[in-house]
Amino acid sequence: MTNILPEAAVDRPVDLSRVKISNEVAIQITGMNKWYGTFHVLRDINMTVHRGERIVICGPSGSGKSTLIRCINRLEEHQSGQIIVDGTELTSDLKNIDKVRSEVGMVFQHFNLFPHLTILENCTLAPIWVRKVPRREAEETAMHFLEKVKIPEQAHKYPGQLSGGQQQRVAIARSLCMKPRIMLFDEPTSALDPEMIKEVLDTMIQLAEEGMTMICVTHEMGFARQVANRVIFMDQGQIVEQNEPEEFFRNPRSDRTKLFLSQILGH
Ligand SMILES: Nc1ncnc2c1ncn2[C@@H]1O[C@H](COP(=O)(O)OP(=O)(O)OP(=O)(O)O)[C@@H](O)[C@H]1O
Repeated sequence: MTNILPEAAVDRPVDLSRVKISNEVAIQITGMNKWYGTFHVLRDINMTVHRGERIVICGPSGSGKSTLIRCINRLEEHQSGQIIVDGTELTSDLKNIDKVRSEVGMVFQHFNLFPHLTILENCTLAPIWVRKVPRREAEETAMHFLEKVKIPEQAHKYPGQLSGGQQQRVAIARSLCMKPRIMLFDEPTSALDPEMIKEVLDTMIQLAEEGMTMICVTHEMGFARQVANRVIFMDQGQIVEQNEPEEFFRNPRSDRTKLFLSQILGH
């Protein structure tokens, strides 16, 4: 579901001056196509993401944004072309899937926390069972990241006792507990009440300031302006154009991008 908001509620100075975008390639996608049955949902996608980049993907509902990022951590399978994540090619035999999944964290629109587990247990589950981290160490790491997202006092509560914004911050902390090198965000604020959007964006900004490689599907254009180093516009399964935010918003090249921006920014 698309929930389009005109501008993000980012209300603090964003300091990305220390973040260097390296020459190292984090994700390389070449000539990638995907079909759902006979529906050609992603068409000849070519995309290179360098370490430290903060990419925002925007575009109309149904343009394939979620499908694209779900292909990057292999929640969806592509049918042709190549996806290389951190030097590992994603193949249909799922040979390297655990390695890729542990390097790529994902935060969804709906937080997908386990309702019957406490916040701390949600955060330690995968490190203990997938990574075989000793419980005490996993709990220390979880507390570290719960402090980072500013809710350590909620550790022993259940998801249902937290606000939507708090639950989404737990989802981010839970991903970070797996020590990912890349974070994917799929409309992380679009299920939230407006007053909670800011706290989640603030957590994402903090990650960006620390140099995390990020791909964010979002309609938060204020976030895109202030945090992204590149904005990608998709329509009908294709990357239509991409540019630095200032140029992207000031001088969109294609008519489809102009129309999209005029609709969401109202000018
Ligand atoms: N599992 C599926 N099976 C068949 N079609 C699907 C499936 N998932 C998505 N689609 C279709 O693929 C297209 C792209 O969907 P996708 O969710 O990637 O778009 P999106 O750009 O993220 O949209 P939104 O902004 O509304 O979330 C849509 O037409 C959608 O209906």
